[in-house]
Amino acid sequence: MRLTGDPAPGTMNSSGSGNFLLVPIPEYPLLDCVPNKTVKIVVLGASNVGKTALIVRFLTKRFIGDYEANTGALYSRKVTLEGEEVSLQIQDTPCVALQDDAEGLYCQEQINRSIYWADGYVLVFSITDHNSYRTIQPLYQHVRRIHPSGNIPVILVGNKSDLLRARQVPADEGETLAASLGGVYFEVSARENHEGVHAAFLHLCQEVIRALGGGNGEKRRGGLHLARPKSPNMQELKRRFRQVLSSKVKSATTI
Ligand SMILES: Nc1nc2c(ncn2[C@@H]2O[C@H](COP(=O)(O)OP(=O)(O)OP(=O)(O)O)[C@@H](O)[C@H]2O)c(=O)[nH]1
Repeated sequence: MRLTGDPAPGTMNSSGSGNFLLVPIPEYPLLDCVPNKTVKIVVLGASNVGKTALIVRFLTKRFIGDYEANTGALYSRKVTLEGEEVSLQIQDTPCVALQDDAEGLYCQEQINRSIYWADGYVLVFSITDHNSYRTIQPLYQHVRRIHPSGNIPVILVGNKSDLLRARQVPADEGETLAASLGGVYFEVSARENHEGVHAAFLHLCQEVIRALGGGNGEKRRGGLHLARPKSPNMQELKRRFRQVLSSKVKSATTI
């Protein structure tokens, strides 16, 4: 979801509904980015699980609680991680949904681009919604298809832990699933607590930095998915091609 707030004078949106877009987390100009030290995170999950609330909680320490349908906002911040300044970019996304067969996913193209772009993944479900939990495994498989090789820094977040009475997903199911994805499980409440949310994002940032090999995005891009594959076959093909050509030339001259 996209962050909204109460109307303020002169800030009505074009629909005139009274909602307006807060700009709580201004992006800093790209020129201001720390060169080669960018951590790109995408937050993914089913509808209404609290993706926007978590991002806003992490970046502003606030819970606003009233949001508008997500359009996929990108939030940027400079943060200090392990003593180093890095540019942190967090991509909010529209929701994904399970297909009727419960294995495939409805996933907008915009989300695929975000998955491709990102270095680290926050997979969110709500502990009060078992269906949102069931989307996580197919969602992870989807990320894997886009990044078929290499280490994928990921955390699993079970949000809305303040709603214990409505719990549909036990904590140990979250832990087991996270372990099977190679990540850590965080059960948090964006509504009630900043610390848990902060710890979750911080952990992922550290994992990303580690995967990037000291914070150099280009390095990881090269290492994980944009690496130009070594191409012995190509070399071999060229060699054979030359061989064939020269044998043809030879036979031509012989004749
Ligand atoms: N009780 C409780 N409510 C929460 C929590 N986090 C978010 N919410 C509420 O859940 C609803 C959905 O939150 P969003 O952050 O918009 O969820 P989203 O995943 O971005 O939603 P989509 O845009 O539909 O994908 C809002 O009404 C929030 O106020 C939480 O930790 N506890």
